[in-house]
Amino acid sequence: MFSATRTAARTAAQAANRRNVSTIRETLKEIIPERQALLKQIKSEHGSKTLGNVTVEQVVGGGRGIKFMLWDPSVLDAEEGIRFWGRSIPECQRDLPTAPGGQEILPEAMFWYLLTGKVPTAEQTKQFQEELVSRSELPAHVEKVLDSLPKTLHPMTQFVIGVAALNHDSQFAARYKSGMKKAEYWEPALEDSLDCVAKSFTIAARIYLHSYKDGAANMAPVDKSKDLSANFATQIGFGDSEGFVELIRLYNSLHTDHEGGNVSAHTTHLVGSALSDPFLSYSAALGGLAGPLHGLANQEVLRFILGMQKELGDSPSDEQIVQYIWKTLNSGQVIPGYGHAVLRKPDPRFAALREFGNKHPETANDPVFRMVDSLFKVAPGVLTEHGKTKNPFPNVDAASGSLLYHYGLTQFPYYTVTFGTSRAIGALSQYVWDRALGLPIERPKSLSMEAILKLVK
Ligand SMILES: CC(=O)SCCNC(=O)CCNC(=O)[C@H](O)C(C)(C)COP(=O)(O)OP(=O)(O)OC[C@H]1O[C@@H](n2cnc3c(N)ncnc32)[C@H](O)[C@@H]1OP(=O)(O)O
Ligand SMILES: O=C([O-])CC(=O)C(=O)O
Repeated sequence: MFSATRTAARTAAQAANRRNVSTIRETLKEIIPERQALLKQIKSEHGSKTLGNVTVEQVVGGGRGIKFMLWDPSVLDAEEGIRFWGRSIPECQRDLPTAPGGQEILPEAMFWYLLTGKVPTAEQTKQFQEELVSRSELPAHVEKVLDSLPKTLHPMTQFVIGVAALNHDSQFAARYKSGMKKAEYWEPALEDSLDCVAKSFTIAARIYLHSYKDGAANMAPVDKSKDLSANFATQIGFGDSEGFVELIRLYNSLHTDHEGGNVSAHTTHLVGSALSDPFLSYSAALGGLAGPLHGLANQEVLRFILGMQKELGDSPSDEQIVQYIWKTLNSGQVIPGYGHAVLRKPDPRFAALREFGNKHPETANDPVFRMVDSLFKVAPGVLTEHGKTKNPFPNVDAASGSLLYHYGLTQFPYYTVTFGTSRAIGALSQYVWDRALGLPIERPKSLSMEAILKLVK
């Protein structure tokens, strides 16, 4: 299976060459020396300059605000939100290719863009999509492992296991073992990263069928003429819904990257710095994404909204929602989908998903989606009055689940898996650059309380 996947990928790349379209490898090969030179210049000209002091509060407060990591594909501004290689979300929506006849960014185009910093042409997007789809079949041992897991095992745990098991065929690990030179690291890192992203979509589909349907034995084969999102939608049984396919494209483009400090991206970077291959690095990241303060919040949002709907009905008044929020806060729980470690304004990813919901007539009037909107109207005021959170506004998780729910993907413990297919795209783009730039093993200094006291006295 492994060599079949490689052959298919090679065939797709050869077809691209015949069409005279530069492949992702050729494009990166051109860009990497420029970026290596820029890093060398930054180190030699500015290496001894400081980027800020570190306070004791930051050390015991989750490293908030410490400028600590090199991360190129995206940078987060607390007020404005995320920019991908300098482009805001609306600018990406304006500039990046969509599927033929579609309106939403293709995740494949976003992947190319995050890897290279350059907007792919429609032809480059098409051949990159073909290459990724040709890599999306799973090795037999991974199918076997996934199908043998208890159906009741949380979908994210299944995802961690499935992605880790891909490491069996890692080109990076095999080449490292046979003495690969450091300058070559990025090439198998890219190969594995492309495989990891493509196969993550298939693992995700398989987990859905295993956990919620009759199993994956009759899973639809990959259609090489379609994109990853359309294939995923078909495999889980929603391929006929144009709205759902477009939502999956948007969802997978928006959740890709949120600079380097978030738990899942940072984990990929940290584990990768030990030269663990992309599969092991991203599998570790999925464990972090599965935490309720991070990616799992989108499952928690749906649980919260449905609980509210059950208690208050489909059209509660603002006052009823306010009381419901206070009840939650007073019982010591967080309002899922609200607050953020860095952002201090509503998340532009939330805005993009809300816009999607409002522009499609079928979702615009959905009671669960309307509930998300009603919550958005009053929750920031209540959280401000509550006075604890530094950011009373919604994050991306506040809206995403309600849209999946509308289209019939109602098994909300599964929602973080769709987040995970997307985050692989961003986190592994930087993984490739980490190897291309030859970044060292990550090893910041830790301090005991006694050591802190000694330093501050
Ligand atoms: C894709 C993503 O990962 S986006 C984030 C998804 N997570 C969620 O939506 C879960 C709900 N939100 C939260 O728990 C937090 O806002 C986090 C984890 C996102 C950020 O945490 P922090 O940076 O520590 O937030 P902040 O500094 O504002 O926290 C201060 C206090 O406000 C509380 N707080 C923060 N957000 C909320 C919230 N949504 N509801 C209630 N209380 C909150 C914190 O728990 C903390 O209380 P404590 O002092 O008793 O520990
Ligand atoms: O940036 C963060 O800490 C959390 C977040 O929104 C993400 O990872 O998408």
